[in-house]
Amino acid sequence: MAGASVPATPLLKDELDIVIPTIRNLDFLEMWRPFFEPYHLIIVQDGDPSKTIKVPEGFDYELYNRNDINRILGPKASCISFKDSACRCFGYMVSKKKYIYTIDDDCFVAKDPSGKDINALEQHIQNLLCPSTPHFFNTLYDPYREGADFVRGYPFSMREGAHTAVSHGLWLNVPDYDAPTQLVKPRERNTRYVDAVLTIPKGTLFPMCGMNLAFDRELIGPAMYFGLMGDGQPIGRYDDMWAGWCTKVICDHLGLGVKTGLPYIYHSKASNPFVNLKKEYKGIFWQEECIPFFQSATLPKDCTTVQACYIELAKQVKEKLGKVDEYFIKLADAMVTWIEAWDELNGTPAAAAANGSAK
Ligand SMILES: O=c1ccn([C@@H]2O[C@H](COP(=O)(O)OP(=O)(O)O[C@H]3O[C@@H](CO)[C@H](O)[C@H]3O)[C@@H](O)[C@H]2O)c(=O)[nH]1
Ligand SMILES: [Mn+2]
Repeated sequence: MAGASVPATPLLKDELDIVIPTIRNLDFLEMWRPFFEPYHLIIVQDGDPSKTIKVPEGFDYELYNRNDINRILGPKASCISFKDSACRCFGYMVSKKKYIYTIDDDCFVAKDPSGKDINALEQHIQNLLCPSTPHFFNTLYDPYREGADFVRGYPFSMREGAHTAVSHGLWLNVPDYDAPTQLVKPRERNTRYVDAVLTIPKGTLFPMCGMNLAFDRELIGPAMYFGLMGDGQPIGRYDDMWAGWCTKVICDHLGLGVKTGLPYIYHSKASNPFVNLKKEYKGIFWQEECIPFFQSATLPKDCTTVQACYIELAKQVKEKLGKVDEYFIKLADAMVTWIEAWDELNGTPAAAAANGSAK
């Protein structure tokens, strides 16, 4: 493909929102301007709401701070984390677009091996608009990519593939390591550019990082709850992981695809490993219980919507993980609150009917 260029009419310009959680500043947008300026931004300002976050000139955006979240959600705001990047999921809820791209404010434009700037958003859009192959692995990776195809032995009956719900991008420079690994390898940097997009096979979980992530909000949005993290919670930095495990179980159940690989961004900032260890500490033990739970989770056939799947999953979290720690009982309740808030804001018919306002 010729070098990444800014497409004449940016793909999905009016169908995609860019969600950015920030507790710092948005100077990084200058580097993304050629790729991001045509799109609408949803900025979720974490931390002190009295602080003014300056948005660089020329961007079309809406900004929400904690006061806005409390005003809009009322008591249901309790499900949105404070002082953790998990707050970004509020942006998914208030968006009205079909697609979401979320990126951290310390992620910059990376260069591909030829030295060209990578338009990460364009690659994510391509990933989302092309089918996935979760039901049969293609050994030449993405068969829908220019210059590739399905290999011999790939069943023709399966070549239509599945709708892609999630596109999980990666990072050059500072990799998304957990605190113990960061402590042991403080200077390790990822310099390996792997030119591949893979579909994560059905039945396989993965560690979803929220730093460089895109998804089809209409297909899987309600499952992208980033949990109860940060202030007042016993755990942090498992926001995206929790969302990824719930999302993958629901995608597998609904026959949707999840891709990982290209595009890369350049992650510039390593957060403090000692602070991270405190946030992650309980998660390091709890994930040994959570993974078998998600691996064995099954959803009834009559769960045909993301909301129904998610409510069922919340029930199972309460029943099975509530025994591990009471945090999971709180989390299961917050998962239900999230769906109620999502349906209230997005006028999902069930909510409309519930309020007697169905026409
Ligand atoms: O209290 C907070 C802390 C941070 N943010 C915003 O969230 C993202 C990520 O912050 P940061 O770059 O400091 O975090 P990392 O350790 O590099 O990455 C973790 O964050 C998640 C991925 O997004 C995941 O847990 C880890 O990969 C920045 O935009 C901060 O401004 C916040 O809103 N509130
Ligand atoms: Mn970071």
